[in-house]
Amino acid sequence: MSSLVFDQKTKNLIRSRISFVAKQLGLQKEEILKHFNHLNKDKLEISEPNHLERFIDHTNLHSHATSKDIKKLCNEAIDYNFYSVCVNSSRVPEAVNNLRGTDVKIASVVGFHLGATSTSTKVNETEFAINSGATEIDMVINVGKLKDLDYKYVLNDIKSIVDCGASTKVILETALLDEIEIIDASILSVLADAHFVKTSTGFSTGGAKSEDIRLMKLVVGEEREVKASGGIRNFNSASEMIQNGATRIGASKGVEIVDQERNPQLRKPKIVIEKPQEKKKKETKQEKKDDPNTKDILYMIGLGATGGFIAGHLLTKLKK
Ligand SMILES: O=C[C@H](O)COP(=O)(O)O
Repeated sequence: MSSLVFDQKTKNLIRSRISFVAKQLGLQKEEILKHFNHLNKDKLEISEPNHLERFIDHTNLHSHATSKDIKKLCNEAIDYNFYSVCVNSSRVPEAVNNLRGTDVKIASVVGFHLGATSTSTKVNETEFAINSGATEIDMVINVGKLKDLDYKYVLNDIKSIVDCGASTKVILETALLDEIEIIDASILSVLADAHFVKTSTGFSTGGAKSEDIRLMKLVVGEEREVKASGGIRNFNSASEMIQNGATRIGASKGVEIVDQERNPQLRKPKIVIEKPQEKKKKETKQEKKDDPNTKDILYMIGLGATGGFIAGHLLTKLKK
């Protein structure tokens, strides 16, 4: 176990957001604060990045994924001993068949990937997935309602899924949110008693960032978990997420990630792109004039010209 230092500035920011969320929900700040006792700590315990296979939700959420693709996903999950497979709800029954007799778990996404379907539609999908054999639900929040500050809606949307009874991960779609929105959505997830907050669907404008993972972890504390997902393609990136507080990695590249952990030679070195030396910019006429060397030359020319003029003048006078 290592730890994540909890700085005072972040604590103050989270406390002020708790006050705001309480106001939006018509609750007393104290009622909410009791779910955030970790704000009194100076550091939080986090996991070490080893045996990455046990962190991985091996994922195929493509609309064009076929039965053959889902079978391949499940076989890889068995071979690599991944924690789970993560599939669309319509694929849960066949994932169950493919994984029978193994301890690989099944996670189903819900409201994927926009999160904008009605709460009742999400509940219906969740019930189907659980009844078919999913033990974890990765639901997408209603991002637009969050931005509307309709926190009562967002809280109820999440809570309705949590109440279905499976371990619930709340996908915030962090690429569409600013820091304040990430904090507020994480607070709402805690209040809904969700088990995880999760960064991304992998189908939006961006994926997991380590700074977002860290912030989410500091908001939800040690009792709840953070799942990093979207664009995690290699061992280094997966490790970075864990070092910032993630305890689950959602990735379609789980095989590559674990192969690289087991065989460091497969890890690509970090490419450092050096900034090219700035080209000497072309001097403008004015800058050339202002250059001290140019000034000296001009002075000498001026002096010579003046001298020449006086000498010429005297010569003309003498001739007369
Ligand atoms: O929830 C997991 C994501 O969909 C995975 O995204 P990825 O394909 O970028 O790894």
